[in-house]
Amino acid sequence: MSIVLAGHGLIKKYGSTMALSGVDVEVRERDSLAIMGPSGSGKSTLLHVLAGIIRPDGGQVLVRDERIDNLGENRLSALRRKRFGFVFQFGQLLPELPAEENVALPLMLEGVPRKAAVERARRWFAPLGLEGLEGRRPGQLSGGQAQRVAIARALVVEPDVVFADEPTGALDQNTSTEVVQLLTSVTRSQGAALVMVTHDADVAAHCHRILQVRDGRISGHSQYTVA
Ligand SMILES: Nc1ncnc2c1ncn2[C@@H]1O[C@H](COP(=O)(O)OP(=O)(O)OP(=O)(O)O)[C@@H](O)[C@H]1O
Repeated sequence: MSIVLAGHGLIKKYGSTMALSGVDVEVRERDSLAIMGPSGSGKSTLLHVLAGIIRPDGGQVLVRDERIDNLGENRLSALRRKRFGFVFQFGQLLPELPAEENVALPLMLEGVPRKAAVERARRWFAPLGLEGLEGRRPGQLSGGQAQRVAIARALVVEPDVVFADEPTGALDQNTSTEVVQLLTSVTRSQGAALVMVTHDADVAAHCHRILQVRDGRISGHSQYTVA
């Protein structure tokens, strides 16, 4: 499998705080990588740097061999919209839009007409166990359903990489297991890679690999066999 995403020698400083002190990471197609570590260790910074949201102070980020950390803001945000999907702790769905339009939104931002975008968005509802909920607004969904809508929204552009920052952080244990199972399996079957920050070892165990971060450095790397 080829490498879709790589970070080489990543450095990020906030004043005198070294949030990342030279991190190397490679992610292959269909790979899933969980980033774990204590609070303040640099997990979110690493995810945001890999996702082109924060620029590193040193090192390089490559997407399929194309360096992205030095792209201009417009090209970088276009690349993020096309090649990456995002799932956050709180789905960040737009409350006034029905679920299907929330999922269709990234396509509409890319210029796909509304009707065609909603049609493509609807295809994601069955694989994510959301049939019948297309017209519900986020306030009418459970936390787990809302996160599944957020997963559909992340996948609708058929991204190379899905980035998830504590995607189960606001869910109870059972719902969390359901959501991470869907997130990892649907992402993989779609052919995308997954990079996920989590503090929950049960959630991380659904990923192929776990990267331990401590004080801005990789302190451990484990390989899991996922059933
Ligand atoms: N915008 C910022 N300005 C200043 N310092 C920051 C900023 N963002 C992060 N930091 C610092 O960088 C370090 C790494 O933060 P980061 O958020 O990446 O850690 P984390 O492992 O994701 O933590 P948590 O598990 O608590 O979310 C911390 O010391 C944090 O205080």
